[in-house]
Amino acid sequence: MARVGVLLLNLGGPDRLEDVGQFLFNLFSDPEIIRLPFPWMQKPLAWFIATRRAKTSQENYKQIGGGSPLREITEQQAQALESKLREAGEDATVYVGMRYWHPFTEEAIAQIRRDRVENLVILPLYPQFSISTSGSSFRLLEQLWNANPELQDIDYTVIPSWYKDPGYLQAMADLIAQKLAEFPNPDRAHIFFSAHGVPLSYVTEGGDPYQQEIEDCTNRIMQTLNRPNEHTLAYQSRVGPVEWLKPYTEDALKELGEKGIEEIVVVPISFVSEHIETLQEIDIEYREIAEEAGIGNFRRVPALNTHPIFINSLKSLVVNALNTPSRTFSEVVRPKKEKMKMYPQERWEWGMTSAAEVWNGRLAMLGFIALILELVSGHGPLHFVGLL
Ligand SMILES: C=CC1=C(C)c2cc3[nH]c(cc4nc(cc5[nH]c(cc1n2)c(C)c5CCC(=O)O)C(CCC(=O)O)=C4C)c(C)c3C=C
Ligand SMILES: [Fe+2]
Repeated sequence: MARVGVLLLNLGGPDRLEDVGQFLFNLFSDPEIIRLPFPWMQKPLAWFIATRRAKTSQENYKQIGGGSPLREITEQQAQALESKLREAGEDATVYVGMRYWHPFTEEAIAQIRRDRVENLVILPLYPQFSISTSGSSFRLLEQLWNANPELQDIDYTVIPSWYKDPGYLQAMADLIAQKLAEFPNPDRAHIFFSAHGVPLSYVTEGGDPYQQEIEDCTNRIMQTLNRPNEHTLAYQSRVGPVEWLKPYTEDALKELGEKGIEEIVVVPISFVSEHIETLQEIDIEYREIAEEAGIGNFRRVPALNTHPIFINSLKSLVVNALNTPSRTFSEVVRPKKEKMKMYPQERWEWGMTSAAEVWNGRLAMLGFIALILELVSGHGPLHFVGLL
């Protein structure tokens, strides 16, 4: 029998406050998060943004106990999935590969090689595909595969997104129904789906299917729930000066407050584990905004974590993937010409396009960083990139 492995992909989060700066540096060094025309610009800019953001980010992690719970929860999910697979007669080992923190994807792949895995299912813990999340991990894996001839022996298959899975939809609907039952009049509570945002240009210029998948997912959860409640979809966690997917969560909450809505149940929709954006951003920041807007009864649906129906649905995804033809990184990262997942910054048009505006802003910022560096250190930017 072939040795089977499952690689769960996730973003990762800093375990301790001291890790926040390095975690942010890793995140902003990723060209799928910020893509620059000259690769040598990536690290200095990542360092600059990470340094500027570290303090605020640390304050937020402090409010949720001093670190991200993501590693612990993802490891629990891996264990639960491994047990479920074994119960189903599938002798598989489940590995965790994080994009920006330990255990890194590279560490997981090294272990997979040591364990001589022959059949590998690659399953991102993001129900919907985005070039900034699953896409980034697939690109990294593609690079590892190209660089390591020994990996060619592994027969792998990739699950690009899986939000349509009936078990996932059922688990989400169950959690929402349980939370609605806490309201005095459950049918009156407004269901507020809050998805993690991405810059608008990822969708409009880069062809990221993320927004369409989020909208479809929301509709499917509402159908599965089969209740009369009103609902709204909004996007949270915006970073930086460019426009992101709208409506922004904070604006949508204020609007609902102005309409006289007093009871809402918030559903985090783009992530399956508790993390800083549920525990801090929704539970603390958005709650405050909602209460100021007159929404007195604000409740949040917990993340799926190790919900048994959810773990069972992951098991079914893995079993189905083992029984279907393999799908490669190049198929999911660059699927079909007409559906090209091109990155916003890869497609260039002349004129005052939004891409040009973004670039003008970035170049101005780089000029500003160069000026500050030179004033502080007495050396120009070429010194820092090793050219002087
Ligand atoms: C589906 C989920 C996510 C998408 C899409 C996504 C895109 C995205 N994120 C940033 C910037 C940051 N993300 C940060 C942390 C973070 N993001 C996600 C999920 C998605 N990100 C997770 C699960 C986490 C980790 C949370 C944890 O518990 O540690 C951070 C760091 C935290 C902070 O300082 O706010 C940043 C920054 C961008 C720019 C982006 C799309 C381009
Ligand atoms: Fe993020």
